[in-house]
Amino acid sequence: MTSSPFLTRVHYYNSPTRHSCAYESGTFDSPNVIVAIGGLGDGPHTVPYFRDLAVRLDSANGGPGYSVFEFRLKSSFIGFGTSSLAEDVRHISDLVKYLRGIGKERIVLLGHSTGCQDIMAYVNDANYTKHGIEPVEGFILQGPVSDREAIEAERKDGFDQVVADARVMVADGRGGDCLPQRTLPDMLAGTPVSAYRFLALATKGGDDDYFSSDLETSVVSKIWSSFDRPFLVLHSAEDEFVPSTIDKKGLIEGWRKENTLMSPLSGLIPGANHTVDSEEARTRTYSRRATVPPIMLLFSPLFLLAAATLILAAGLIRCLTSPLAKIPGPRVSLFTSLVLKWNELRANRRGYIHALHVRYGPVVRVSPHEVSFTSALAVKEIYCSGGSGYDKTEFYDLFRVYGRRTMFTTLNKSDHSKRRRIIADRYANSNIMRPVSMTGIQERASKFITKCNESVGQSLDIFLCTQNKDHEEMMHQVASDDSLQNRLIEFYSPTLHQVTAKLLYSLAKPRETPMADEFVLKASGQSDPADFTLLKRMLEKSELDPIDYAAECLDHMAAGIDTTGDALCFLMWELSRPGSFHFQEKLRAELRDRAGKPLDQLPFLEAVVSEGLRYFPAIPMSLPRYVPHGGKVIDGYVVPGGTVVSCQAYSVHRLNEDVFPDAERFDPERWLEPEGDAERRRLQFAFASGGRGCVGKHLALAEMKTLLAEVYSRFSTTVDSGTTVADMDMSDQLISSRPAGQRCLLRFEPIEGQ
Ligand code: HEM
Repeated sequence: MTSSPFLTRVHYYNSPTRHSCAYESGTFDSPNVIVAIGGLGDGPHTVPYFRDLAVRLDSANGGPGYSVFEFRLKSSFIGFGTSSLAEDVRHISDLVKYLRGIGKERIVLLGHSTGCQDIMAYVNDANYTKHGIEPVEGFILQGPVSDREAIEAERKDGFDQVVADARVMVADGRGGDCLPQRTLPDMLAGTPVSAYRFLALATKGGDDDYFSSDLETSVVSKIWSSFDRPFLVLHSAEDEFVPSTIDKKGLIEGWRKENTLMSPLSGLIPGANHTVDSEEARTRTYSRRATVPPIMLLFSPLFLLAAATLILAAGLIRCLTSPLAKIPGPRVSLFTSLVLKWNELRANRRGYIHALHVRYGPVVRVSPHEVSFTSALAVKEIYCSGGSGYDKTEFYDLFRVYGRRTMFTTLNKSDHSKRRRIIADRYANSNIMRPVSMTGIQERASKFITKCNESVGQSLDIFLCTQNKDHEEMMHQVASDDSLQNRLIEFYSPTLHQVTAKLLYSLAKPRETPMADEFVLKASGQSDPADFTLLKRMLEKSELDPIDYAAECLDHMAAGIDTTGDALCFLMWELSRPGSFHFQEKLRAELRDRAGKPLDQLPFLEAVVSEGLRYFPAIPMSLPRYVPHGGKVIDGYVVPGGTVVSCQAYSVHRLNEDVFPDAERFDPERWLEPEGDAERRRLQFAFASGGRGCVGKHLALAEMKTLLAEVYSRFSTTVDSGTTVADMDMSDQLISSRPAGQRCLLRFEPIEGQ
């Protein structure tokens, strides 16, 4: 089969390896992908079983529906001698980024031979953070052979001298120069090999030395504990590159002890050589790993019972001994996340978590892998440590636009900071305060005032209210979409989502914003946009493609509409209630007495906005982050690496009574008290905190203050009887909340003399 012709689809993508591209075989349109990485001397299509795997995984052949990608790295073929693992990692990550961009969802890296070393470097902590490596869903290591031990097995005379020479060359800054061919071990001969790569491959502690049998326990522990995703390790039982004195099975067992994420199917492939050439060995491996348990066993009730009991017992033990067992929370959250998910589907995640905090205190376990916090200490640790806090979780994949990651949806720090450095300038306070921006804000506020004037004697729905009919429809699509359940099911269970897609479509539609898409795609296609725009800045400072520009713009449009609009809507509703009339009066008096003063010199207006954002934060829900490898102590609790942790503004603002006394009362006056000012500001979490906090904060504040000043210097407002308190309950979306009734009817009464 391996010599017969086969179909492959060629993908050109932005690779640092010149003229490189990736080749896809198998189920082309599947969201599931295996990226296959060969060993020393390999390149695309040199490892025959990769192709075989693609055929077996193809849904057309009854497989689970994966495609297999092979590609050329700089280290492919004879390039390995002058390349490095670090370089490979960056190239693999570039391919993974490309695959994410074309909508691939589940990406597994499969390393064969030194491809396994590439994987080890990929999961290595330092590389993730330093180079902004794109995470994947899992790893398979086949033939994790120690190059050092293979080289030592055929050790030639003069080996120590080559090592010594290579060390001198590296120390002299000539690590990139190649060693004389005649000095190289047979395994490497025929390939130019630099001094640096030689040491990496052939010496203890070299970059590639991950799998040797003589590594110290602490080194082994460090290496294998760095996996934070599931991984499978398969050694070939008859691997010709592993000296016969080495106990391959024992090695795998030792590695398994270091990380519970290693698949239980890890082990030896019976009868297999290094490249698994035997058809029989492949079939056995494939059927064990992809279709276990054997079909006959499935029919045995005894087997089923035993398996279910074992799984249940193992699960129970794991939950009960989990470090999160010590964290307060409902017992059920130790075993399952179903209660949390059920509340999410009912648009009540925030409400559910808040109730847990009220009951259990500032630290609560909300699911077996997730903890929520409310203290200032936790906010600082999770969102500000190291500048921008911990990395975001895959939850943010739900917000990807056109399959692309925007500044908001980048997960790791380095990708994020690159994008943020370009974009932040547009939203700096000095830019927002420039006449060109303020005039735009003022114009939109004036249009709103026209609407208020037109509504006098009737009610006006301020939940969605713009001057332009087309804009109104477009904004409506963005702000009122009902895709919550559809998107949650797609996130938690892509298979269920696929199977029930048609049914779901009629019950809970996917997010569809065709008017906004058209608007943004058209606008972002401009070659010479206005100077002050985000698009202009991106065109000047980045080399993204037009879809990325469009995705970033649409993201900002949605961020601006959903948030500032909802915050104003809730705040004006609260000010219009009888219990808040005196705040309206006080605000009006300040606007009258200090007419003509800049808006940032109006303390009561400032206090009203701050209290509005405290009481009704437009993004009141959890902002999930991963605890970094090695774990952290947060608010006095030890939390293991990989745990999802978060704070939700709603609870942070209402459960710190020492800073916000009588927190359930709407009271702008609290912000005028000089005492406790610093503590209040520290706990103001409406715009989040740290380097990933809201980039549009100054714009949002300018818009809110301008609109409130325009409205309350001209009108008094009351709630129309058509809007009830229940209409204004918070209905939780993914991270934002909106009025449950999706409307807010107010009545505008002109002030005498206006
Ligand atoms: C009252 C209004 C607003 C509130 C309460 C708000 C709140 C927030 C919060 C809490 C975050 C952090 C989200 C997270 O970590 O998951 C955020 C991020 C962001 N916001 Fe806002 N926002 C508002 C207005 C705006 C406006 C007007 C824009 C721009 C037009 C904007 C653009 C963004 C962007 C691009 C991010 C991502 C920042 C990053 O990841 O570096 N926001 N916002």
